[in-house]
Amino acid sequence: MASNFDSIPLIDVSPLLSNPETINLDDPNVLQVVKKLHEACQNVGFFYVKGHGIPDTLVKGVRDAARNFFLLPHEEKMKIQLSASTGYRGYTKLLDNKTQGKADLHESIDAYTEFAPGTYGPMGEHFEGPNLWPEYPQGFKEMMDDYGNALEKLSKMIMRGVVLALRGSPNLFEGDRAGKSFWSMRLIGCPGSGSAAHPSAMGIGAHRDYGLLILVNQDDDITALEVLNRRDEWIPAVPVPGAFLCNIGDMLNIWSNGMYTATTHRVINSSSKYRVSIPFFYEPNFQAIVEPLEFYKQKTGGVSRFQKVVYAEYLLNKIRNNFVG
Ligand SMILES: N=C(N)NCCCC[C@H](N)C(=O)O
Ligand SMILES: O=C(O)CCC(=O)C(=O)O
Ligand SMILES: [Fe+2]
Repeated sequence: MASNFDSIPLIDVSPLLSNPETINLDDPNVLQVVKKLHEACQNVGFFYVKGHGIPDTLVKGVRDAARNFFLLPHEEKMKIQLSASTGYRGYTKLLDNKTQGKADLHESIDAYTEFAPGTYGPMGEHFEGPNLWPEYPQGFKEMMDDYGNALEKLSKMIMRGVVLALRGSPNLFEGDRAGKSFWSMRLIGCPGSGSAAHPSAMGIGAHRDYGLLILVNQDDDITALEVLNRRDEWIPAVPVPGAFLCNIGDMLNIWSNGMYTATTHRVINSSSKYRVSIPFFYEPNFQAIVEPLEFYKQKTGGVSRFQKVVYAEYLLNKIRNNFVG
């Protein structure tokens, strides 16, 4: 459960990245990071990450490419429209994505891990298909592939720190749980309030994220994302230039029996400028079975607070609700 935080901690994760093969537990800097991760995941469910090693040119490059895409004429964007038959990959126009039944004032391109048809049986068929990227600007697909691969690696390293913070065994999120993450990514554009024909609509209504760990790459000059604390106050996630904003999703919330919080958040762009953000969702394996682990049950009162779910079923149910009505 999120506490009464009134700001979001900033964590330099570089000590976790110094050796790609393993984490050096004798390094006091590593222990310091782990301690900060624990506090952030337990009390806030959100934290900024710096010292992540992703080049600024790539971080800004993907936002600029997204911004240029959203400037294209409607017909051009609709050439890569998302539907159930594209595996929920592609473009969604303004007000077509719903949160709690209300239309969101954002447009987006959604992408998921690509996989060979048949890999995941009948359930996998819902998500089959290549990601749909525009032909313009040139090199779009290549840049997004690079970005996805880089963020997947970074997420894995941060998750190693999270596992230490949870005092879990090193392979806690390897193998069948999250050894082969079914990650996804959204390029999101939110018009500023000045230009909006729908002044009451939020960019994204209040929600929690679905998976393990989310890394948000957001425009530096607009504060739009807000995070709910236990006093029901919306705390602004003011952009920290060069840092990703990270948060915990429902699956980590379930596995840790609520010890680590999937915190509710929303997006309201009340500035006059168009805002671009790119959340990267590091998720469990497609077929992962997710239920409170015994170790965390013991630490949180001994009772399971959540039902068992299969990640792919949970995801499909969420996505279908996004496009209802
Ligand atoms: N892949 C993730 N986590 N996307 C979060 C989107 C949240 C808004 C969506 N309309 C909803 O209601 O879930
Ligand atoms: O746009 C943002 O800053 C966050 C987006 C978000 O919360 C989401 O897509 O789940
Ligand atoms: Fe979110």
